[in-house]
Amino acid sequence: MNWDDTAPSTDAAAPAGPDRLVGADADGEDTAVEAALRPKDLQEFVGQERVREQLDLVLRAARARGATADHVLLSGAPGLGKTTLSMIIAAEMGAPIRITSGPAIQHAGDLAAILSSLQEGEVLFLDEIHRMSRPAEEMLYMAMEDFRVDVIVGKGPGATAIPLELPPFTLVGATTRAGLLPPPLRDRFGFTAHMEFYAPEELQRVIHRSAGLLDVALEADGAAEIAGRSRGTPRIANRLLRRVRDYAQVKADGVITREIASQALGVYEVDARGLDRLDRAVLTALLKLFGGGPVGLSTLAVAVGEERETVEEVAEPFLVREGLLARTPRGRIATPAAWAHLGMVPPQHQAGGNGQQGLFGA
Ligand SMILES: Nc1ncnc2c1ncn2[C@@H]1O[C@H](COP(=O)(O)OP(=O)(O)OP(=O)(O)O)[C@@H](O)[C@H]1O
Repeated sequence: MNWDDTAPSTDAAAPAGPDRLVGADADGEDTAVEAALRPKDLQEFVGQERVREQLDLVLRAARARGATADHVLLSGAPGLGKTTLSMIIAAEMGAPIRITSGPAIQHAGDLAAILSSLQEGEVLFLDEIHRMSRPAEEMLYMAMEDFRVDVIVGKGPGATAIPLELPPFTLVGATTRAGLLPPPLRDRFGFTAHMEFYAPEELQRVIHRSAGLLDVALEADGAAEIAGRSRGTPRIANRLLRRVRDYAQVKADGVITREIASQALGVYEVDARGLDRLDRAVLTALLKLFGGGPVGLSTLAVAVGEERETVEEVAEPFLVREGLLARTPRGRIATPAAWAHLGMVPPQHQAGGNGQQGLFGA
């Protein structure tokens, strides 16, 4: 059985949804603080060992040849460090960086204007590259390969293509959905890196580093507590750290211990595994009202009083990733881990009755 056949491709595809402390997209406060927390070079960048090692080789080799680095494609969920890494690439190459995004480039002319104003060796960071318009994408093919674009002047039969030479540049494309990129675009990147979710130990290092920069007193156990609730994502880890810091200042002596972190995140309704109120509402309805499923998505959404899309795209991806919920052709079902997480015991007859025994064992 394909358990995930009704799934959208990644969490990353999710709409922003309700404002959530554990949402992976940047909010206003993140945007303001993140600049100060970004690692400045590959040494400071925590985790992603394989990506770092490979990228280090690519950049060193280019530097040794005195050449511009190959184009780089970074894929992975929001908040894992793609923007940070693009800035590091520019810094390591001693090059300036220009930042834009796919949705901002609707016409080929928009892209031509950016490309033609690049300096030699400049890094162009193109976030959400999968959301660029088709004509712009086609212009990018030639720009990446030949450092040249054809600017079309006029319309209809009288239109002429004026070739425009570009200085060599490095394109760093970022996408949450590498599978959506057309192969001709993907093939034009010399180096492709997939960023994984971070292990709790790595997040602890991110949190310690950020605490140092923010001048927050943090005990090792406190960092571990925050890391365990950060859903594998540095952006969320940094955000939870800031909320726990507030609590520690107001309710205690400012020092973040395990107990303080746990109390603070309890106030914000982020549980020990990083689930928030919405996630738990979905799981609770699935277990209490539908005996663990299977239940259709629309029914589940009505039961929690949310839109179908909110349940499917905001809550479910993390629950699936955590192995708490499975999507099957017959509907959503809770896994044994979901019962355990909410401290409930599955009703005996459900195990055979809804097929969970066959799927999950006794
Ligand atoms: N490996 C890391 N080490 C330390 N901090 C990190 C790391 N990765 C990300 N961060 C921090 O997490 C925050 C989010 O990172 P960043 O903006 O680079 O993510 P992103 O993948 O580009 O997200 P989006 O796709 O939403 O733009 C930043 O504050 C950054 O400093």
